[in-house]
Amino acid sequence: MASVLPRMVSASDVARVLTYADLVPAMERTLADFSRADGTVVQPVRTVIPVEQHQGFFLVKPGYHVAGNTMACKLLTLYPNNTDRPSHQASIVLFDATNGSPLAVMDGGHITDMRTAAASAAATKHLARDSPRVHAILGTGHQAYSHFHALNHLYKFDQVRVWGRTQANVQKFAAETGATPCATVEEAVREADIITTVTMSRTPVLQKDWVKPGSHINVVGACRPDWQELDPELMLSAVVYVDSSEAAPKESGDIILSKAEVYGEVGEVILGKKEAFKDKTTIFKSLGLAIEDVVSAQLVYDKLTTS
Ligand SMILES: NC(=O)C1=CN([C@@H]2O[C@H](COP(=O)(O)OP(=O)(O)OC[C@H]3O[C@@H](n4cnc5c(N)ncnc54)[C@H](O)[C@@H]3O)[C@@H](O)[C@H]2O)C=CC1
Ligand SMILES: O=C([O-])C1=[NH+]CCC1
Repeated sequence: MASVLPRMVSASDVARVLTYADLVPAMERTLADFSRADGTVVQPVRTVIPVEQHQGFFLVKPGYHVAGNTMACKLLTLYPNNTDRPSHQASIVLFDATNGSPLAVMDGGHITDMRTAAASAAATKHLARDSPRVHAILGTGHQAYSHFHALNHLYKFDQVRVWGRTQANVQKFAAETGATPCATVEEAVREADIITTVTMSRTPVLQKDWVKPGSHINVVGACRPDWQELDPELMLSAVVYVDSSEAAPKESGDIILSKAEVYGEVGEVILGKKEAFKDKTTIFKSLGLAIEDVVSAQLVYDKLTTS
């Protein structure tokens, strides 16, 4: 048989078919499958090449979901200083696990935005107290928007607040989403039940004293071993959950620099192997799993080929 040419899938194709109604339960199952640690998921810790000459990073993220018979590799660049294009740009190559043929090359930007937020939503569902009223979002970029929508898919908040470094972006986000704009982090997180940090900061933006005890925090930024979003005292005072306990001590500056203990993977909580300490302050330190991209890409492919 001749070699197979993969289908090209654009960002608008992805946006047309991918929904949080599908993705949140899919990411909940994927986090759990990853934590089964029984060979259901095969995924090494990602490779990260610093592109020092241009202050960027090149990330290679392969994964194989055995039970789902699907595999893919996401190639992602992280250029924090980009101003004329997104800081994160990605392509995902999806393969047929049965015969190794490439099925599709997909734009990975929108998938990254949505699957990250869907994973945070799944973690929040298992770690936050019931009926949260206030969600505070720190950051106004791509992930801020996707987390706004993914968490709104799960909960009916009384108020969503937003803070960012640049007030013009805070106002824009507020006008586009209906969130309440805040001038300071402290104002945004005061009495919040759920806090989501989605900044590109390398130093802590969220201090322990501002956080209501018993709240749940999704820590989505700071994916480098020397980057932090949270005050180390806050890390040390909370129960810390991660997506991958193999990756966290290698990649998360919030964990490495605070020396906070990782209690377990959120997937272990979903599987009932670890407790959800909802009476305490809980942190979900998200670094992003390749298998989240694999499952999301297969979902997109299945929708496009059956619609
Ligand atoms: N855990 C995961 O799976 C993923 C994590 N991320 C991370 O989430 C974060 C947000 O990503 P995007 O929204 O795509 O990026 P973006 O570039 O669209 O937005 C970044 C936001 O951070 C703000 N920011 C930059 N420097 C800051 C500082 N020093 N203090 C406070 N705010 C600052 C910017 O003003 C902007 O609002 C990044 O750290 C990114 O690496 C992104 C994708 C997946
Ligand atoms: O999983 C992912 O795609 C990323 N995690 C941190 C930056 C991008």
